[in-house]
Amino acid sequence: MKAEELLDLAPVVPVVVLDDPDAAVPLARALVAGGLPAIEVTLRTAGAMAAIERIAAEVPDAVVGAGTIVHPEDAERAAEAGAKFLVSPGCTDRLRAAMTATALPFLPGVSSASEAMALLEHGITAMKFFPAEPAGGAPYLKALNGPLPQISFCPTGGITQDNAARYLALPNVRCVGGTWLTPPDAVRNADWSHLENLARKAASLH
Ligand SMILES: O=C(O)C(=O)C[C@H](O)[C@H](O)COP(=O)(O)O
Repeated sequence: MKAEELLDLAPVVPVVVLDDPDAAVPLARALVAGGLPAIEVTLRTAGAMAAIERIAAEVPDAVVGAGTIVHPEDAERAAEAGAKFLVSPGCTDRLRAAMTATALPFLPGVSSASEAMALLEHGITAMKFFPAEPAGGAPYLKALNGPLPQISFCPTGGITQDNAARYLALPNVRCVGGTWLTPPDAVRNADWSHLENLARKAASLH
């Protein structure tokens, strides 16, 4: 899969911060059932790699990725755990090289024209725009599309069911990401039908 194809799997990529790897499989099943197959599990918790492994092994319809790839060595570890894509909040030369070496599709994070252009020099045309709302939101991305129409973005950071459509209306946005699909209370209470409903609403965005 190419990074561009990843962006077209669904209008929303749930960003998941998971403390309990035992919750990973029912959580992923609920999101997939609601129509959101691409799921980003952030490497911010001790159980994140285990969660990725379980989703990859037990939820065949999910396309599970690893987010918050900050250290170059995380890229290979995530690939070994079964991640199908990688996402980072920003990018460095070492991180780009490490993500490229996995041969997985990846979305490096950028928040400026210069950062996007540095990646473009390496042939990368699909990126995460992070943190989307604080960095200038939909108007900023709209402005980037003038000089850089060849780049597609997945904005993430401050996006909700209520403002997602503003981004999705832009020609250079193919999907958005966010944590609103997995409210911590609902995950703690194993309220999987709530997650499925949130996913279904998000999947109907366009
Ligand atoms: O660290 C990363 O690589 C991330 O994935 C950052 C997340 O995309 C944002 O933290 C999303 O957070 P919300 O604003 O709650 O939707």
